Order: sequence, then C-alpha cells, then structure tokens
Amino acid sequence: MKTIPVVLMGCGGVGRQLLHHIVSSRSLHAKLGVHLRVVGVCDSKSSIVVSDVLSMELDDKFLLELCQLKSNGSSLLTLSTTSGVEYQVLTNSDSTTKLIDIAALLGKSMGLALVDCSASSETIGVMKQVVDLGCCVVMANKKPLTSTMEDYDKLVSHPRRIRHESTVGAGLPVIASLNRILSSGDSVHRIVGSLSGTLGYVMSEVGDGKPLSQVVKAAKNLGYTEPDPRDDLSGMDVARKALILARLLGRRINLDSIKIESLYPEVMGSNVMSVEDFLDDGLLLLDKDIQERVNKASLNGNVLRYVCVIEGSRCEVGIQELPKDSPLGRLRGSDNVLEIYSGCYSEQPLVIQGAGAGNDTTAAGVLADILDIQDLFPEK
Ligand SMILES: NC(=O)C1=CN([C@@H]2O[C@H](COP(=O)(O)OP(=O)(O)OC[C@H]3O[C@@H](n4cnc5c(N)ncnc54)[C@H](OP(=O)(O)O)[C@@H]3O)[C@@H](O)[C@H]2O)C=CC1
Ligand SMILES: N[C@@H](CC=O)C(=O)O
Repeated sequence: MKTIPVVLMGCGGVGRQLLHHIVSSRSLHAKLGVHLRVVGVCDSKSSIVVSDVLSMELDDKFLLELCQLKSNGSSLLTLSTTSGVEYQVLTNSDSTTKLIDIAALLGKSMGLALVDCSASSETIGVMKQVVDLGCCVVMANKKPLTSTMEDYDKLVSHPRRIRHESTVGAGLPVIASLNRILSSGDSVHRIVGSLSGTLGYVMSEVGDGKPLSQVVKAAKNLGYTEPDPRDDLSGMDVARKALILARLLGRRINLDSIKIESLYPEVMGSNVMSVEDFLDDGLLLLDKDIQERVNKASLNGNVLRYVCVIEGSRCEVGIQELPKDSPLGRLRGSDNVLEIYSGCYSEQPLVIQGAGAGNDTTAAGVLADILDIQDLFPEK
C-alpha cells in the first residue's frame, strides 16, 4: 500500500469537494493500493495540522465536519470536533513556517503532496519552497503558474512532481494531452478555444435572451465563477489559462503580453466597487450593451463567444462573432472546447470538449492529479 500525505490549501467550493471525493473514494483507492492521508488543511486565516505528521491523519469524520463548518462560512479557527484526532490550529503568521517544517520532514522521507485549491497569489512562496524540499505540488489555482517567469521556472523545475490539470478546462485532460503531444516532438502551432466555463455559460444564456445581470449571478451560484466574478468577466481568468498554455508551448511571456477584452469598464473594477455592489448594481448597467451585441450578431446568423487564440507570437482573448453551427458556436452551458493544431493534427485539430467549470469536475481533476503522482511515494 502506498500512502500519500496531503496538505490542502483552500477549502472553498473546490477544496471541500476534493475532501468529499477523497472520503468517498476510500474503497476504490484501497483496491488501487493507495491511501490519501490528509495531514493538514488551510484557509485564508489559519491552518489545521495533525500533531504528528509522520503517523497521524485528519480522519474522515473530522474532514466532513470541517467541510460542514466551511460551507457554513466559518473560519477553521472556530472548529470544534467530535472526532478524536489530535491536531494543532495555527494562525496565518505561523502557518507558513509550519508548512515548510512539514515539507522538510516529509519531503525527504515519505513525500508530501501540497495541493493548492485557493485562488490566492499568497501561496506562491510556500509552493516554491516545498518544491525545493523534494515535495510534489498539485494546483487548481492558476496564479502561481501565471506569476513571473522566475516563479514559473522554479515551480516547473521538477516536472514529475508538479500537476495542474485543473488550471485549464477544470477536469478536462488539456494539460496531459498537450504534454503528450509535445513530448513526442510534435510542434503545436495553433490553439483556439473557449476556455471559460463562466463566459461560455454567460454567452449561451445571453444568446437565449436572458439578461447578463441575471446569468452572472446564476453562474456564481453554480460554482463556475472565480470568487470575484469580475476575474472571469475581465477576461483575466481566461488570459491566465492562455498564459499557462503558451508557457507550456515554450513561450516565455507574461500576462501583460496577452491582449485581453473586458466585459466591464474600469469604473466597475475591484478598486472602485465591492463584489456585492458590482453584482447588484454594476451588472445592470451592462445588460443593454451586451444584448445589443447579441442582437447584431444574430442578424448575421452568428453568436457571441469568448475565444482564446494562441498562434505564433499572437496570444489574445476576447469576444468573437461566430457562426451558430461552428464548433465554438454550438457550445452550451459551462462546456469548454479546445482545438489543438500541430504537425500531426494539421488539417483536422485534436479537439477536447466537455464541462470546463464546476466544483465537482474541478475537484475530480485535482484528485486524478494526486493519484497520478503515486509512483513517487514509497510502498509502506
Ligand atoms: N470553480 C471552478 O470551476 C474552478 C476553479 N478553479 C480554481 O480553483 C481555485 C479554488 O476555487 P473555489 O474553490 O471556487 O474558490 P473559493 O473562493 O470557494 O475558495 C478559496 C479558498 O481558498 C482559501 N484561501 C484564500 N487565501 C488562501 C491562502 N493564502 N492560503 C490558503 N487558503 C487560502 C479561502 O479561505 P477562506 O475560506 O478563509 O476564504 C477559501 O477556502 C481557484 O484558484 C479557481 O481558479 C479551477 C478550475 C475550475
Ligand atoms: N472561473 C473559471 C473556473 C475554472 O477555471 C471558469 O469559469 O472557467
């Protein structure tokens, strides 16, 4: 039996769903000869860590209680459990030091998978250090890989120990497929796709005549959006995915090299209004403009789609008018589609399509990534 010690950073929609998947997959994992031993869980303010990371785990009862607490909107600091687990609660200032200590201890013995299901840039420092300490990192969070080239180079310096399938297309096998193509020596010359579950859903719903202000709220309730939906509507979340793909193709570029079209003006930015004000008031002001664009496209037999194009030195994300019956035009709901053109796929692209957002599919992608690195962990 292999045991994979896991520390989870972020127990929001995706992180909690991951813990649920881990708990409900116990018997499957036992058959596969692997056990995921969760030794720590962190939120934005604190961390909970077992007293002895070499031998103990946060048991399933504890993990489910923790999920319940977080889904009620409480901080980990307020957890009181009926499970008998011995654990420590650390505040933010002590959490980083503790995580590094754990990584130093486990990295050279039984290994550690540090899983980033936060939406924060604050995790980058600790992620880089644990990589140096011989640990594995698994990410749903796009921010570490879209930081500076220096941060990126450090994070990917041990490719076998990093997995980030869910950063692009949620649970879809985008990164794995691209890595397979690239490792065979095939060269990818064009990627075009619809890479946002939120914007895919928004575009197909406003195309059906629903107001933007209504469908963005629905996308948030369905778990498709980033914590602040403006990260989706600004195009920034798609730009991050484009950057991750472009860097995978070997382009040494940063976010500021990407042409990005925003669906809202700067006066509705996060430095001007709160998320609540944007959702309640700001969005209403955008309804008319988007509906006019939808109607104009419709007169030409077209629909609006938010498209990512990576080709040569071109890397851009924005709204395009496309024929209703094109692969992107036919997309519905939160589905993503990605067309990859390469030497082997030159006339007809390799196409990857399916649900591209949602806590369930994203967490499933993260869990599959953790299992994918099991060979790096010793048999017990
Ligand atoms: N939802 C989806 O469809 C997809 C999401 N993703 C990515 O998954 C990630 C998580 O998304 P989601 O679960 O929806 O986001 P949520 O906002 O629901 O959860 C984020 C969690 O991260 C915690 N957090 C914030 N800062 C830190 C920090 N510095 N250290 C540790 N934890 C921290 C938050 O803590 P607190 O509870 O205290 O606020 C919260 O628990 C995002 O990066 C997103 O881009 C990727 C693909 C698809
Ligand atoms: N907010 C993102 C979630 C996945 O990355 C999206 O809508 O695609």
